Amino acid sequence: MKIFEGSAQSGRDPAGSSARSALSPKRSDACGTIADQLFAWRDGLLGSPRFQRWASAFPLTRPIARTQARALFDVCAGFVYSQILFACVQLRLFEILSDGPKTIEDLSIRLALSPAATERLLEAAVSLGLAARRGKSRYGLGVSGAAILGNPGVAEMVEHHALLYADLADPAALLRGELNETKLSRFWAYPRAESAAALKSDEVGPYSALMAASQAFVAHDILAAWRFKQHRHLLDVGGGEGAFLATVAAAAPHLRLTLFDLPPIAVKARIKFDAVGLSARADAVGGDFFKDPLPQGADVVSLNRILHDHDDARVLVLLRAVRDILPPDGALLVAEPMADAPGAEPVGAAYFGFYLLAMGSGRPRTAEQLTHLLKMAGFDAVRKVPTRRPLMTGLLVARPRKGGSRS
Ligand SMILES: CC(C)=CCC/C(C)=C/CC/C(C)=C/C=C/C(C)=C/C=C/C=C(C)/C=C/C=C(C)/C=C/C=C(C)/C=C/CC(C)(C)O
Ligand SMILES: C[S@@+](CC[C@H](N)C(=O)[O-])C[C@H]1O[C@@H](n2cnc3c(N)ncnc32)[C@H](O)[C@@H]1O
Repeated sequence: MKIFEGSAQSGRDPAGSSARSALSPKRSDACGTIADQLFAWRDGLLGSPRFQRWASAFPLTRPIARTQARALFDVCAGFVYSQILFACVQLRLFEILSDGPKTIEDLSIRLALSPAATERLLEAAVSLGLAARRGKSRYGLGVSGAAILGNPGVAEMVEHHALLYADLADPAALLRGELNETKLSRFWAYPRAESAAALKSDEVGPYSALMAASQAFVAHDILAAWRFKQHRHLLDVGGGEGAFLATVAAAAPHLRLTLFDLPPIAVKARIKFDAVGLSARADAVGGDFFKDPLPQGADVVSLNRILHDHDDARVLVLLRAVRDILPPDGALLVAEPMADAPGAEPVGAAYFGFYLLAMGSGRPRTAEQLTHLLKMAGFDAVRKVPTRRPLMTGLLVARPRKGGSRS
């Protein structure tokens, strides 16, 4: 498997190879001639229409052939499925179904669609598990539709995908770097800003609201994985509008809380801390984490969904700044989707790989790549902590290296 990955990466993937960082651990490109010949033989066989016909007919290979065909069809049709989900979200179908099953006639009125269009949408939604048939003539929520209602940030994510899909309309041009300004790079204003700290509220507000809405995915999983009660003072760097700190505050009532983010976002966080009665033990500081000093005094620092936004050189600047404010017994928590989350490889490599390409900065990293950067920045004892849903949140904990040396 490793050898096959090596052969697929070398020579045939110029964009991927050139984007790979010199700071990252190297993959082995060792690939013997015999292995090459075996893979060439296998690829030729799999690509042969005669073999495909045979494998689809032979009883022992038929289930494999069906599963492969279905998997490939799903990759081909992924955009169509996403747009059906988008229609359900736009038309508020899940909210409408949340108070019980409805007939096509009822739904047609509530969705403001013709009965035929309503039926087409509902049948598609049933096939995707978003809705479910209830008896002969009614429709209710499917398991995935109900899950979306229980994770409010998902609907907002689905709506903002319109920007991503517009940027992906010509993926080869995106890979070649031919698009001057993508929609996602306008939405996420900070990576390309000359002075991030000078960004205005209307430039940061939309992404910040999306992050606040989707923080629930992340916050509860981190809280379930790490015992914050062992610490005195948590600094959340790039903490957005304070949703994560507010969640931790409820679980660790003695913890002092500080948030650091761009000035207009720190203002929103302060308003939130006041609104939820946290102002006595939580404060928010505005600034640029690449240029300004980080607030002192914390014994634990969190970087939630931060590092994957930035290229390696900037990540090192930020990690060194965190290293410099932590006491010797302090801890750094790095929480973000990781490229090698078992069973969720397409989330890292495909979704976030292309999302961040369209955004114009950063890349998803494996736990090993993050560990390498953490060690270069003066951290040690880097440990992967299991989380409930590694699909969205992987967690690494690192300790400052004794003696403060950096490699
Ligand atoms: C009782 C019965 C009938 C059955 C029992 C069987 C059973 C136990 C069923 C399980 C049902 C269940 C609990 C389902 C739960 C489903 C859940 C939790 C689904 C969650 C889905 C989450 C999704 C789809 C998340 C999507 C997230 C996205 C797209 C995130 C994007 C993030 C971005 C773009 C971040 C950007 C930040 C940046 C720029 C990279 O820094
Ligand atoms: C992807 S969001 C994550 C927000 C939050 N941690 C979460 O998980 O919801 C990245 C955050 O980093 C902040 N940020 C980006 N560049 C920054 C900089 N140079 N200085 C301070 N904050 C910055 C953004 O404003 C944003 O709130």
